[in-house]
Amino acid sequence: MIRIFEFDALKPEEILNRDIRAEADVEATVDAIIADVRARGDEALKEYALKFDHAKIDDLRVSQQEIDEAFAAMEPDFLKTLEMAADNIRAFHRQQVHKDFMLERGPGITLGQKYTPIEKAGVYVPGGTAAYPSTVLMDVIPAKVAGVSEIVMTTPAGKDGKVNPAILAAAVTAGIDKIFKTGGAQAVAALAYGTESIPAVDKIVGPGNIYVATAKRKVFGKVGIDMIAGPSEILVLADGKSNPAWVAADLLSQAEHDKLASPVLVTDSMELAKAVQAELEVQIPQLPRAAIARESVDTNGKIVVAADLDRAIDAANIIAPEHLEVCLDDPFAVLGRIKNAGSIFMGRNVPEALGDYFAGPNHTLPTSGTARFSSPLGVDDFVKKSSFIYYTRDALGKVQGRIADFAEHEGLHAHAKSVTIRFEEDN
Ligand SMILES: NC(=O)c1ccc[n+]([C@@H]2O[C@H](COP(=O)([O-])OP(=O)(O)OC[C@H]3O[C@@H](n4cnc5c(N)ncnc54)[C@H](O)[C@@H]3O)[C@@H](O)[C@H]2O)c1
Ligand SMILES: N[C@H](CO)Cc1c[nH]c[nH+]1
Ligand SMILES: [Zn+2]
Repeated sequence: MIRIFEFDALKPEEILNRDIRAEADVEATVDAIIADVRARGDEALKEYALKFDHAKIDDLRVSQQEIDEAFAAMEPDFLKTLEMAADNIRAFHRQQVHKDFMLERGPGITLGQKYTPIEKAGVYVPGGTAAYPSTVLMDVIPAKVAGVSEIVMTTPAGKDGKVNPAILAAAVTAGIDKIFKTGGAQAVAALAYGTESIPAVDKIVGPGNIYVATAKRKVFGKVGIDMIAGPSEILVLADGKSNPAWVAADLLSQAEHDKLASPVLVTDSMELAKAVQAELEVQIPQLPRAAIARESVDTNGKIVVAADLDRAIDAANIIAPEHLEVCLDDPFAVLGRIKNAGSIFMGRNVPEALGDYFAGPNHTLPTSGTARFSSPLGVDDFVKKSSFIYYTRDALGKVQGRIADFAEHEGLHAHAKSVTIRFEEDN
């Protein structure tokens, strides 16, 4: 059963209790997998597919024939759903595109900043205990909008050695270039270092379980990563007027992802707390993924009762959840006070699942409290900025003394000389 705590009686570590540092055995496992993939490439990937996914893989790359078969197997109405979701996601992410700028800073001086898409992006799509075609759309569409030249996707194959057809259909809908059948830490290693089949990429994005998240942390530096998007989290901030059955359903929508998922209710009403606690016990047994949801709720779930709504918002800001539902009559009245949350679901009619699948904002979001400094996946993750500087000779001449002075104060004579030499008569 989910436990109820009083906010003012909790210590900060009891509130947070999510750690992005994996346990030592996960760290060691991931280190060994990365080293193995670097040493043995495709052969190691095939062995891990057999070991972890019970999948015998001959060719790691998904063929055009497999893609055609996947499309043929899809219900036309589901393809329509994919298209509609993709349209919403594309429309939202197009708003994120930044403009280059140029600044005339004085006579003969032009400064500027330009955006360039990264060349090769690797997208990890989870496929262990559930298939996530929605994640394909969320991760590939911003890369396309950003103008990435090559988008490579990896996802674990099922026991039949095939990738879930809905994942393939979503990948094509989103505009993927290449798809490979590999998952877990080994997929991350392959994308970072390359293998005979899989090209090394510049940046790896996408969520995954603790092995995937740990591997991404470890290859960071060799490649870019988006964020630590680990086991899912939901924090429902709800007042006493909220419907306990709806709140429980929303908590379970994330609890069913992973036994490590974290469903949290923060409320100013002990009555709602007890009603939701009871309602969870009614709804959990009805779920096909009841075992996962049960472990998530009992081990990583909690209900926090705060003295008032203000303190409840403080609790939400400390927890910094991946998803924050604001189940209040006027969510806009508190929006300004919410500082730390990956994605905010405003009002009583916005179950988190609306954002997971359809509304348009990204569902790949920072977890484990990293919403304090990280943002949702977006177009920004697939571009980089370069600044540029243009001075005419006259413009440089006017400030040469200043630059040389600055350089000499740092003891860097060569810096100074590189400026002044341009104005020496015999040069
Ligand atoms: N934050 C987000 O945006 C977001 C979005 C969707 C899903 N998620 C999360 O993604 C995760 C998906 O997890 P999943 O497990 O279903 O799929 P996954 O694809 O992330 O992981 C499956 C892989 O994990 C590896 N693995 C499993 N057990 C292992 C072991 N004992 N040792 C080494 N490797 C092992 C295997 O290689 C397997 O292929 C969930 O935690 C879910 O909550 C997060
Ligand atoms: N809630 C997940 C992010 O934590 C995303 C997702 C995909 N499918 C369903 N849910
Ligand atoms: Zn979800």
